[in-house]
Amino acid sequence: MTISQAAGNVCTVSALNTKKQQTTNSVESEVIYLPNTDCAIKPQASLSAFTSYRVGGAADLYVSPRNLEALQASLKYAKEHDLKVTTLGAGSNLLVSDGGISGLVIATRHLRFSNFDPQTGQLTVAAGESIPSLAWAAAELGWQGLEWAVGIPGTAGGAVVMNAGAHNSCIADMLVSAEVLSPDGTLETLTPEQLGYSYRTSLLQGGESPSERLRQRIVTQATLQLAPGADPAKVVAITKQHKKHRLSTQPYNFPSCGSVFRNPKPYSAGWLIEQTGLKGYQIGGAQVALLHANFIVNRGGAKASDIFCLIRHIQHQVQERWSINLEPEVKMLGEFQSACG
Ligand SMILES: Cc1cc2nc3c(=O)[nH]c(=O)nc-3n(C[C@H](O)[C@H](O)[C@H](O)COP(=O)(O)OP(=O)(O)OC[C@H]3O[C@@H](n4cnc5c(N)ncnc54)[C@H](O)[C@@H]3O)c2cc1C
Ligand SMILES: NC(=O)C1=CN([C@@H]2O[C@H](COP(=O)(O)OP(=O)(O)OC[C@H]3O[C@@H](n4cnc5c(N)ncnc54)[C@H](OP(=O)(O)O)[C@@H]3O)[C@@H](O)[C@H]2O)C=CC1
Ligand SMILES: C=C(O[C@H]1[C@H](O)[C@@H](CO)O[C@H](OP(=O)(O)OP(=O)(O)OC[C@H]2O[C@@H](n3ccc(=O)[nH]c3=O)[C@H](O)[C@@H]2O)[C@@H]1NC(C)=O)C(=O)O
Repeated sequence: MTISQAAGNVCTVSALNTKKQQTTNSVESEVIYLPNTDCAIKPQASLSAFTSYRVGGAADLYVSPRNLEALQASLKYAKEHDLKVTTLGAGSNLLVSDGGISGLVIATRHLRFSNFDPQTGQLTVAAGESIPSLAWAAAELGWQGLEWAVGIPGTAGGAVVMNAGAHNSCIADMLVSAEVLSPDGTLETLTPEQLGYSYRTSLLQGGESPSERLRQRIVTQATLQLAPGADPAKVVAITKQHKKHRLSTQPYNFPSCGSVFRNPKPYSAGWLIEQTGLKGYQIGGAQVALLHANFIVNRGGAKASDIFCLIRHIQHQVQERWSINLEPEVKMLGEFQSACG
């Protein structure tokens, strides 16, 4: 079975406000039902609840399809109305601007399906499946390979795009293939080689042309090669150990996006930022975490602009002190003022 065959997977409107609302371009709008689905597009949907930072403005239009057909209908709608499309997973590596995102935001976190195939040792998952949940499920089955992924609060789709990793492992190490949807609605199966993986990146993030063409792809599902047959108690124990290590080295008590910057190897960003004297430095509600300097935490009431300006401040200070350019791992969506004052 694949996500297109999963039963009962349609968008519901139970949580949606069906009253008339005002979009940013001053067009009065209601929830829009996609033709031949009961999938709804919501106008002016606040995105702060859909990002781990808990900040950010609204999407002009927002949809969270529950199956492939609804996803394809969403893309068709965007094409017909000439809307820019932005894809969201669990929003755990995103900074959405206070002004929000124009066009149509498509969240893939409700695309759900997973299959552990004992014959091949392969795990096939829809883009919306939670990576930490899969790590625990694999551990409990005695399947090795995903122990590192516990504590990474994203989806399979986001992990494939970001090449999520920890403890010297990453998605690219175990990815067999990823199924992606192009803007015209056609599906393609890509190998890790085609996805051009390296540390915390893939061609799905865009980049130099002609690779740029992959930026617009939406990941719908992924197949990972795991190793079944181990003692579940042992795999669970290793997984717990990774989680324990994380909780003692990374701040999980405040909203964040994980590491803000990629490590400029051979240095680690956290070490550089701490040595620059920035631990605890705060702009508005955004603070360089005391436990780990490569995390910026929302101490309460942070605006996206606070986090953005803190990112710029850190980059500036580290550049001055070490002549090293820290490259953000976090993806910034929407418009940000370049001047921070
Ligand atoms: C507390 C904490 C700890 C973390 N620890 C780690 C860690 O150890 N290692 C690590 O690598 N990361 C870590 N992260 C960062 C984050 O969890 C990962 O980058 C994760 O893979 C992002 O997945 P997501 O579903 O939330 O993607 P999002 O943040 O929603 O999106 C990330 C990018 O992927 C794109 N995208 C998402 N889904 C799709 C899709 N289906 N198709 C196409 N594009 C898509 C988005 O447009 C965006 O560009 C941490 C974050 C937090 C908050
Ligand atoms: N700082 C931040 O900005 C954010 C931090 N986080 C943190 O990221 C981490 C990952 O988040 P989350 O997606 O909730 O993942 P978790 O790892 O907490 O849980 C994912 C799934 O795994 C199950 N699970 C958890 N522990 C065990 C265990 N010991 N044995 C078996 N199954 C287990 C959970 O089941 P059950 O539901 O039954 O417990 C849940 O279904 C968490 O530590 C969370 O607190 C998450 C979002 C934002
Ligand atoms: C959290 C993320 O991934 C994490 C991943 O969870 C962990 C565990 O494998 O390893 C990376 O962190 P990291 O390189 O900061 O790992 P750590 O072991 O915490 O720190 C590396 C070194 O920096 C030092 N360090 C770290 C933080 C700090 O404030 N000060 C400091 O001196 C540590 O003492 C250690 O010597 C990933 N970060 C990046 C950018 O690669 C993420 O990508 O969002």
